[in-house]
Amino acid sequence: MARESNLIKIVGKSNYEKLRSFKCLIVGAGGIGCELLKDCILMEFGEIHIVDLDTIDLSNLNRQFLFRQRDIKRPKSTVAVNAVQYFNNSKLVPYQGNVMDNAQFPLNWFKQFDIIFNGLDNLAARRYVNKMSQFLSTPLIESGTSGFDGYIQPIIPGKTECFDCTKKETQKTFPVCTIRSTPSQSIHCIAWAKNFLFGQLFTFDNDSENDNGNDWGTDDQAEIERIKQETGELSALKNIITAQDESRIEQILKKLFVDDIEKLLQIENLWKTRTKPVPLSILIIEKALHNNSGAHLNENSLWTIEEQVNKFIQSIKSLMLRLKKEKIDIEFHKDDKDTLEFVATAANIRSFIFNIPMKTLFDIKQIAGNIIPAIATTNAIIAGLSTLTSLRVLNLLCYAATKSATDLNMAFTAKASNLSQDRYISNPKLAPSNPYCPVSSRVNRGIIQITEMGLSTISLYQLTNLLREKYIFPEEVSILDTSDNRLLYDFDFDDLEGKKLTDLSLGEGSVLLFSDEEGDGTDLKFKKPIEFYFEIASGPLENEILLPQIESSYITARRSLHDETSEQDLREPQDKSKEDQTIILDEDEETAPENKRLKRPLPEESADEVTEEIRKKNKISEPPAEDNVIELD
Ligand SMILES: Nc1ncnc2c1ncn2[C@@H]1O[C@H](COP(=O)(O)OP(=O)(O)OP(=O)(O)O)[C@@H](O)[C@H]1O
Ligand SMILES: [Zn+2]
Repeated sequence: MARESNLIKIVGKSNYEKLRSFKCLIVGAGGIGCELLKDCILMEFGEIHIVDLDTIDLSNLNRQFLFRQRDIKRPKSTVAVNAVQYFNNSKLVPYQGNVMDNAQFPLNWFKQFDIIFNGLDNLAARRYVNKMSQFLSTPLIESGTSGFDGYIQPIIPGKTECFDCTKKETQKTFPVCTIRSTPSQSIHCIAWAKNFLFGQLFTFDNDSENDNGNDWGTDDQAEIERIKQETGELSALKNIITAQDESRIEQILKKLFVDDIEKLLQIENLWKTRTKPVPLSILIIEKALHNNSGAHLNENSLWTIEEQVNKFIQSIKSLMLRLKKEKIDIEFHKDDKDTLEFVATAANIRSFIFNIPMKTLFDIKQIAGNIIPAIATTNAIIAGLSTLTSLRVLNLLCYAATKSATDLNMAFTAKASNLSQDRYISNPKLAPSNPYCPVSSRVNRGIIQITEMGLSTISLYQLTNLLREKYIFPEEVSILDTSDNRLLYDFDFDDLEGKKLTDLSLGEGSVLLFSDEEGDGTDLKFKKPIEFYFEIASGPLENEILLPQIESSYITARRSLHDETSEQDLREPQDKSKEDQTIILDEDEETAPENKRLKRPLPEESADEVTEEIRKKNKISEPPAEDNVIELD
């Protein structure tokens, strides 16, 4: 077969045999996953297993090329495998299920694979697979795309950065004060127009949810009072809308874009370090009110401020009419021309006032609709890079032997990397593991073998003592069940001590974090925490439990026990703005990282700072975060 002889030319006869004996796992059979499956087949891996929890949607068909109209509602993994049969020379095994379901996919199941490819679209699953790869020291090739951008990151456990070594952008929320008083980016104005103004004017039940909480993102009382007052004032505008009183549209414009801005300007504190907004000129408003041309404007060109105001007026008129006719709430939808034009022009007029560049209707549609189009070509490129890189990860290229894991390369689109502005892909060397990463560095790992009998006879107290003795931990320890961040035991919480492990719902797939709570006086030296995976033993065990051999080591924290700041940084590297979040732009929330629970005072440098150092050394920038709204797929 031509494919075979070509592969032999690339990797050599004996490495080709190895390739034929390797088993790979593809997680996700979506945009990247379909490409990965095709590529792994062309590479002739011996076995290819593919997992996806989902069924096929109409919207998948434009890029998930293994699926057809007739496949809609059928499981992605099995359809993908059926679709490739005619050019397949590997053993293919599809699974429909959530890769995080440890009943269907226990650690033992992951053990069979020589390499794992991620084709996922969410952080929780990526983190989980990353952890499994760390538990088993199985290489993982992580990847993602967003529009024309994408990245691949080979992860060699114990040697290179893991998925959790760097901070991931998940910001989807902004403080109320930024949205309502001090916008500085166009996204803030879009959020104001879409999430606040639109709801206030065109829905009936609009007790502003944002005003009910007390988390304003500011302590300035004058600012808070003004925000509350403004919400109240909007109900007067709502009356104009419901009365369908076109003659008073001028009032709406003056209130939103002149009077409210003048009131904000009176809160002097706000403008000490910021550029002051400039209320919209009355002249512009009046001109727009008298110019009812309704000219067609191109959604890809940037409209003048006069055109924005004019379109704003037209969209209010249409929406007024609809509200009167339909008598039900109007919902924002990116494909609903009136609602989109209202939001886009309101956002742009506000941007103009706050000296922020305006955007085209098309751009605002993408942002307000939270869409970055998934592009088949990007997925194909990224999956291609993943599979090609796997040859080096598995050390199958004689002419490019991998002597050390940090010889390997990651790849980013040029936009995501500052290495080069004039080429599409940059491929810097992998960085070593971040020494402060709670997943790859600041924890030891092992597998506890236990029998069913052991689970029902061993108490938490006995387990704690066994662990303490075996790994020579001090008196004060804590045990957390990391699957749900449940504290099972610590020095001032021993209520569960007497319970048997089954009573605590521990069993196959449970992951426990065992930590030293004591520290060594002023040095703050701690036993490195150990993360244990529970595996049901296949045969009988002496004492019903077998603890793994783990070389015990210490970690040192250089900060005072009372200073929790840096600990916070490392445990929750996600999103500082969550502290004062209030406006939700996208409810498709990512779950919090699992590694929240290290009760350890942390070192001087936070994970981010260290990573930043490593990145600087390697001249790598963070992968792109488009307007902070959209995740990489
Ligand atoms: N925990 C998980 N276990 C198994 N498969 C998962 C898990 N999380 C996500 N996936 C799968 O990963 C794939 C990601 O593919 P992709 O980014 O193309 O998303 P999609 O859902 O197909 O497309 P879109 O989100 O654009 O509609 C999806 O098919 C999704 O079902
Ligand atoms: Zn890490």
